[in-house]
Amino acid sequence: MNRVCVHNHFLEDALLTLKSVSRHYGQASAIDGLDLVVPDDSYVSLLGASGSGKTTLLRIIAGFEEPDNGTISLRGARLDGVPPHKRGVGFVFQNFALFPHLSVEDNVAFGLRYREERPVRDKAEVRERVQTILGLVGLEGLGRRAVGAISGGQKQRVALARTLIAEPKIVLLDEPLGALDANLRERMCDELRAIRQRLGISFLHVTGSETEALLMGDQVAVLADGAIAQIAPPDDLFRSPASATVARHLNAFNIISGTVSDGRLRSPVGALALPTGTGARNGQPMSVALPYDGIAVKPRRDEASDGISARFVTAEFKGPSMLSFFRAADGSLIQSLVHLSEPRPPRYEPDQVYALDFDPELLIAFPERAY
Ligand SMILES: Nc1ncnc2c1ncn2[C@@H]1O[C@H](COP(=O)(O)OP(=O)(O)OP(=O)(O)O)[C@@H](O)[C@H]1O
Repeated sequence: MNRVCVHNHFLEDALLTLKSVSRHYGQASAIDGLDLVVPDDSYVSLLGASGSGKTTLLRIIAGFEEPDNGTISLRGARLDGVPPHKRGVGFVFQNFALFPHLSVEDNVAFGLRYREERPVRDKAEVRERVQTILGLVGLEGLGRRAVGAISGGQKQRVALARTLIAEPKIVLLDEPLGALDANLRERMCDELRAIRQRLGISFLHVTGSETEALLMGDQVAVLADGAIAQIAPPDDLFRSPASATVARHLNAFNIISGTVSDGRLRSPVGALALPTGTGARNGQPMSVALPYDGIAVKPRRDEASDGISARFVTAEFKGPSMLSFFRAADGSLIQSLVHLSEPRPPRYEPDQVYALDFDPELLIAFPERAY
């Protein structure tokens, strides 16, 4: 049995394993010494900013591109050099890449009829398999429809069905919800998870949205600087982000950097008390992650006191919570999130200076300066 240790979780069954994978374009490296394990029967989200190499990584796994270095294996068998259609890897493209002149059925059947390996020519078999898979993705009764005459969400399901019919061991989804509107996106999130669970195969879903990544993934892998900065279940990622970079990707923390002096963090936004047990030396660079929802906004304190003073800029509603933006003296933005369980949301005066208080024990400290 293939036992792989990822951040203290022992994965009995590693399905996809990438080791030291790199891909350069000229001088620039898109992927740089990346290690990743996707377990069997799992949903892994890969969260990365625009240009972080998400698509490049999927293309390498699918075999549309070869890495410059490193190895990729599926259940222990090397994939390097294996052509895409022989890898057992399915790919759902962001724009769905359907054949516009074919019906839903024919789009889905295409992968079976024309594949190089074991093409299925028997019409009855093709029909039966297509119907089964259409049922699985919730497209019963729509088989004869032209793909031009179905909704965005239905197109997404056709794209998924076309991939699933080839019985891949793993499905790569490249920003699969990006083309859908917000309501549909939420519904498809649930559907994707349910479909994957029914099939018991693994999905690797790349996205630039932390909400989507955290909602979907049993494990969330954060891609930064061409490598996986951390892979962990969503709640672990929140509770203990491995670095300031990971915390920044979660879009739930203000990241403040500075230098330790007399047990405090001297930073451009003010001098901050550090959590106990940080063990920081004078002069040591340090960053802290301050949760958006850990801030109490108070009237301005006296100038000499510690902490953060900042001017209110604007607020926006995010469902049942309100996100407020404050600008500190050095120009940096500090965000504060209030859950609107109280009858009246707080009101702040534009351009007014407020004290942003917090319990220092809420800070997560990293012995590094974040950029
Ligand atoms: N064919 C190519 N030639 C040169 N540079 C490339 C090529 N493909 C990608 N890159 C570069 O590699 C980096 C990673 O690109 P990639 O498309 O993988 O990022 P991404 O995370 O998918 O971005 P996005 O979310 O914006 O689609 C980028 O800096 C990009 O400009």
